[in-house]
Amino acid sequence: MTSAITTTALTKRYGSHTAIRELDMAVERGSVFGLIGPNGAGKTTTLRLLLDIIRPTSGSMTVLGVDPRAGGADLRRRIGFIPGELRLEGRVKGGALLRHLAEISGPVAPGAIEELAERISLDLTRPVRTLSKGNKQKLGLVQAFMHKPELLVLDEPTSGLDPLIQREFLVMLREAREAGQTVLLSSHVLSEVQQAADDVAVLADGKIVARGDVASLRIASVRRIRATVAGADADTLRTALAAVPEVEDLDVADSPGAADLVRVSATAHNGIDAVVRALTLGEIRDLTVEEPDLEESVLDLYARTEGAS
Ligand SMILES: Nc1ncnc2c1ncn2[C@@H]1O[C@H](COP(=O)(O)OP(=O)(O)OP(=O)(O)O)[C@@H](O)[C@H]1O
Repeated sequence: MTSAITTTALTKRYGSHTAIRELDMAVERGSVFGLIGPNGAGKTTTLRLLLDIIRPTSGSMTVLGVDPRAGGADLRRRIGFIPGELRLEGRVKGGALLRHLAEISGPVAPGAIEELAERISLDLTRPVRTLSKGNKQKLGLVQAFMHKPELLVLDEPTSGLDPLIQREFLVMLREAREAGQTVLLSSHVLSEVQQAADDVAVLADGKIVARGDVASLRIASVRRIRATVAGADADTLRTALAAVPEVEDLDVADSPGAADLVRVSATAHNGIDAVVRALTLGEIRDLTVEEPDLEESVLDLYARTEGAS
């Protein structure tokens, strides 16, 4: 497999602050690569380095086989980019802006802009300055995808988009991969990366703290579980749950409203399977497994990685 992106000991300092330190990363061609991490981890800095918007303090990188510093307009034409913060002002209408960008970014198939706009419900006839944050983001999506670039570099692409459009975006990512395009997707939304990415790197404090495929990383292993259980008493359930390894914040109590029901809440640090099994001592009437908090998951992972090394 050849790489669409490689970085070697890539480092970026802002004064005395190191935003990215000694980053080694490889993104395979034709894959969707998720870069995930809490706010300030260094995701945007990494993407801006790859696009030659900012320059590294040290280290090297290749993007589609060339050094981004030397790639110039030719390289940029092969990339579709959504910046984290999209600033769109002016009276120009969305459609006109996209057609103008299409002339710069190079060949866009006839009708491609309109087709993409329709898929994500973007009105091309409105002046861009009147568009809401979400609609500006849609414009960003269309301009990144419209010329079917070899590489898509997407910084928090779904911020401000409603769930229906987010779903359509995931379909667009799948289609891009099927067409052989490479996607680098930065996000702090764990579920989005889980659904879309083949490989993931977890960034924290400018360093990759874990990498691999989503399942093997177990970045989703911290889950908050709430359940209502019938037909089992609170003491029995509490004992069974307390025996499950790596369960914390356990709270088991009779439901105030209904004599037969027990309410359970717990944080599982090692997957939910054992917790759910313990709950089946009774009849599970209600079960909520919350999206893991990324910050917490990354810290958890950090602790495990540090502990292992
Ligand atoms: N121009 C700059 N000058 C000084 N510090 C900066 C600059 N840009 C970024 N930083 C710092 O570098 C670190 C990494 O920032 P970066 O924007 O890359 O993080 P991020 O992972 O994209 O976070 P977010 O999800 O909040 O966008 C942060 O501590 C940030 O404050």
